[in-house]
Amino acid sequence: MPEGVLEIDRISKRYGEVVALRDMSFDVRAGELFGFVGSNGAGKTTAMRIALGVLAADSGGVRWNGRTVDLDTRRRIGYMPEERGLYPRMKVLDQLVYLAELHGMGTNEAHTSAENWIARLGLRDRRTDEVQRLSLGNQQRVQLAAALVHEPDVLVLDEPFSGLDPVAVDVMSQVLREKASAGVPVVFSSHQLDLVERLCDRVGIISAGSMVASGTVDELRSGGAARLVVESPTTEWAATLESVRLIERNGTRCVLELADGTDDQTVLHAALAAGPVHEFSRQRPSLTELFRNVVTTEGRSG
Ligand SMILES: Nc1ncnc2c1ncn2[C@@H]1O[C@H](COP(=O)(O)OP(=O)(O)OP(=O)(O)O)[C@@H](O)[C@H]1O
Repeated sequence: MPEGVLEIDRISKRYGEVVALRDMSFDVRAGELFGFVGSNGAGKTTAMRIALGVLAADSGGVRWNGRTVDLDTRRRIGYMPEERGLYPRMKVLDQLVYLAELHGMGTNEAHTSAENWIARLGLRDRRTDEVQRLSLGNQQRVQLAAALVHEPDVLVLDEPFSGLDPVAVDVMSQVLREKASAGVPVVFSSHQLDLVERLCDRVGIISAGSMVASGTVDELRSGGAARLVVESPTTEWAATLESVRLIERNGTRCVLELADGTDDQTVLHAALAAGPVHEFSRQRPSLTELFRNVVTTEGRSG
């Protein structure tokens, strides 16, 4: 396995009767942002906690640089837990210095790093405030600083974007991009699919504890049935083609789904035979549509 890869290898986990994860595998490579998406209860937090080593899998393993994650490697991971985990009465700066030292940094280095992240995340005015006095969004910025302050080699973030204002979303996105560009594998979960689509190099969609689709956004979007957008005065011609299904009609514009192997030129000829064609283009599903399709299909089969 190449340097800098976080490998999640066939992990399974049950909580009593509840199967939270079944044989889930994925890799996060050095320098990439991996988005982890799935419905509520799909198993994202469980997978991330196992990746970090704070929860044991029933079977399967997690490796970093080809080695099983142990106490030493765990210190090199930056983690942002979903339930957050700051000391409410501790001041922002003190808290970050303390956490950096806990991860092995010397006092001076810890101070420099804490001040650096405080400035970077727009917390300068709040550095001597107790965490509990901060707004939820600012607490979240501190939580991100806490995950970053020891300059980790891997970043695992559970819903880092939830509840952030648009400026904080931009700052968070930039920081994660920079970390990835510096060679850090970054994995984060989110329900904000437009953001995941924009930001991530690869995406994993999980449903009921299994990885049901993964790849680059482009790969995922180019899979599935082909769709065409056609603008022409009528759409009746479409009903004459067996391999075409009318998905949506809006005035003179319609969306058609093509059965596997259908030649789009056959469709174009049929449309032209019925009248002028003003638009004829491929439609690629958004990540949100893909997610809905995958999750609904899995729900039906499971
Ligand atoms: N400590 C626990 N005890 C019992 N069941 C649990 C526990 N933690 C999680 N579960 C169950 O395991 C499944 C996966 O939960 P998990 O929190 O990993 O999902 P998630 O994808 O992170 O959900 P969300 O998007 O809502 O945060 C759910 O059915 C959940 O109810």
